[in-house]
Amino acid sequence: MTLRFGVIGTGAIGRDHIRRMTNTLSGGEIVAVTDVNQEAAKQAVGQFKLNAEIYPDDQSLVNAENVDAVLVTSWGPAHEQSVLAAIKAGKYVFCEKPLAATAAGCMNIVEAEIKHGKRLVQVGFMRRYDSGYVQLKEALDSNMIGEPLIIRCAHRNPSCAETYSTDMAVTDTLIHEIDVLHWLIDDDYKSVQAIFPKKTKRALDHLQDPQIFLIETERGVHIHAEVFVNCKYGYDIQCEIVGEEGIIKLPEVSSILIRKNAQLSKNILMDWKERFIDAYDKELQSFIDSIRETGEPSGPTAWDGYIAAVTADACVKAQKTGVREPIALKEKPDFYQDGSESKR
Ligand SMILES: NC(=O)C1=CN([C@@H]2O[C@H](COP(=O)(O)OP(=O)(O)OC[C@H]3O[C@@H](n4cnc5c(N)ncnc54)[C@H](O)[C@@H]3O)[C@@H](O)[C@H]2O)C=CC1
Ligand SMILES: O=C1[C@@H](O)[C@H](O)[C@@H](O)[C@H](O)[C@H]1O
Repeated sequence: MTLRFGVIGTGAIGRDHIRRMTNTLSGGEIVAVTDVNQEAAKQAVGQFKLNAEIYPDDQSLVNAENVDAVLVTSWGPAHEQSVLAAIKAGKYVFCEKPLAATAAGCMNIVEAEIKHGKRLVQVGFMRRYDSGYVQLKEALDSNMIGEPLIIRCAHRNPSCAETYSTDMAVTDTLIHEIDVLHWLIDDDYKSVQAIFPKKTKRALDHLQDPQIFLIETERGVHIHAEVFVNCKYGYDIQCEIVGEEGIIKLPEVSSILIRKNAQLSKNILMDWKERFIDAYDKELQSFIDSIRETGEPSGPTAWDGYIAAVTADACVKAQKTGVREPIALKEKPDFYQDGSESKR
């Protein structure tokens, strides 16, 4: 059975997912698209020569009879409405981060999914499918370095849009570390403090860049997470975990060694799309395969989306107060106990 997808939002990542669904993955096809900018939807259909209907809005697309699953790749604040509509219609839904713009919105989705009685939702936290992070997870799960104690990580972009604001360093960027780190060490976050170091001359007046987040987990692991979105030199993701018996580090992206002009060098990527291209392929292929094989998605859950939203709220509050802020999650419902962030 081919899974027939409707896409809500045909911007940058919407088109990237349409491309991989059409040219790279198997078992899925795009049969419907919509965008508030209808011209963008038409362009996407033309660009990828899709045999797909263009719908005027998310509701009509979700309710189309030939749509089995929905890809939500619109702006963050629009996600909740589309995901809730998909659940109401009993359709599978792959939603790019954030699951919803607020923790309350994520909880609405969690409650709707529980009421439906079966998992329908997967959140686009693709780093869990990146081979480097998977290797870190395997090392931790096999107790290779003993108990994790300290994590140092960095999320660096060469530059950002003028509209990128200080809180987006959390909601748009750090959100990936927030998701992947608690999954890696199988721990819950307890508190966070935000620190603003000297600002780069490349950041516009309204933006604090870089930023540092000091996060503590329930088991006492200390995380030092840097977000630097005008670092100029490249798109660079770093993660090092210090354990009782040793240290593990995310591998560098594979690149040829260049000997030239008396220098030995390697290239650094400039674009997130290339850095995580395999992870995006794997997360969507896994979404398709698990639904076809088991009738439910197996990747990051709506509860993971809720954890990320609560943690992001605390990080944004910490940016404003300058003091350590608590991160308080509700109790995890039984429905999600066997979810993708299962215990080590
Ligand atoms: N997992 C990842 O690494 C990434 C995730 N994202 C997430 O994907 C989402 C989209 O990001 P981009 O593609 O970069 O943004 P974008 O601005 O390029 O595209 C968003 C598109 O959604 C459309 N749109 C907005 N509201 C809509 C609505 N209510 N109904 C239908 N269409 C609507 C816009 O017209 C636009 O074409 C964001 O939530 C972003 O955080 C984006 C980049 C990478
Ligand atoms: O999700 C993403 C973007 O929205 C965000 O702006 C980038 O900082 C991230 O690295 C990318 O993965």
